[in-house]
Amino acid sequence: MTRIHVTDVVKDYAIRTGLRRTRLRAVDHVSFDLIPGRTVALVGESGSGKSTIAKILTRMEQPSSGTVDVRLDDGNPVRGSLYRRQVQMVFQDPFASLNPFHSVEHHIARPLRIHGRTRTAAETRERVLQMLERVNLAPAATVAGRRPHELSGGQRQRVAIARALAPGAQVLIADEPVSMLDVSIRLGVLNLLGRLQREDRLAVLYITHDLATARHFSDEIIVLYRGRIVERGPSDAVILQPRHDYTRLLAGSAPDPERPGRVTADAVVERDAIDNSTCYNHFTGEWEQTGGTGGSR
Ligand SMILES: Nc1ncnc2c1ncn2[C@@H]1O[C@H](COP(=O)(O)OP(=O)(O)OP(=O)(O)O)[C@@H](O)[C@H]1O
Repeated sequence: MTRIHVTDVVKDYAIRTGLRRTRLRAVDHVSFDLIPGRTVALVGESGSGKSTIAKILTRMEQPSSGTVDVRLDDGNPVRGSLYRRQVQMVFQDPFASLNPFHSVEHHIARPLRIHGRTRTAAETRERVLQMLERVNLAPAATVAGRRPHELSGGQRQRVAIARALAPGAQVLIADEPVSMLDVSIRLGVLNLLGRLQREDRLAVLYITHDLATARHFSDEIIVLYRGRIVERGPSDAVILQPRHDYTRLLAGSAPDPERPGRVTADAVVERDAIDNSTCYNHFTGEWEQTGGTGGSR
């Protein structure tokens, strides 16, 4: 099995404000591990750096500093084509992530062939049908011949999940996988991800702004605010006893006005007043400093 160790990752983007070129720190000294059979939820509002972390893990972006170390159980590093096979992503938008000109079969057969999972056309076809059945798309032979526009959003997302698993994924990065789906079918897709995770002992990073599903579908929650981790711990602890003002805000409960140096209930409405220089770690029961010498944005 494969595990990922993210250590002290920073991502800066060069941006232009007016005539000035400046730097925007999207991810600020973030560390966490993804291990087989466990789901970590990365929670935060828009702009907190969640997608940037997903892009770094799937090598669409390079970190400005820090390391992403991917290793097999025996300690050997996972690189190159093995990395591309084993670390897969499910995107937010099932309408944009599938090619409208290709059949469902093509979408799943392609990674099977490219990554050498099947040898003959017959074997590929059989595997495609098996994958469709695994994601509860039936009848598989009919669905295989369909094009994306003939499917509902939920069905498309199931195809995207089958496509991600086809190369032999061991690590799944699910970036807001249900936020664009009808509320009524979200649970079904999340339950499917949960079942596949258990069956294949996948290491899953579940990116969401929804604390309720984060609690239900993950073992650990990491709360991200302005690129920094401000709270982390077992899912129940983070949700039931949130300690950081930002987590409390997300959870809809008032911050603790008694805590020195923290914002008051009134001020918390002003997001900018929230301090992200400390992180509450439920695993150690301690407050830790966040960020490095580079400062935050
Ligand atoms: N290519 C880029 N160039 C410049 N800035 C970027 C780039 N990509 C992201 N950012 C900025 O980095 C910050 C973090 O963005 P990111 O997309 O990672 O946040 P997010 O938490 O995933 O938000 P969302 O839920 O809206 O996707 C934002 O301020 C964003 O504007």
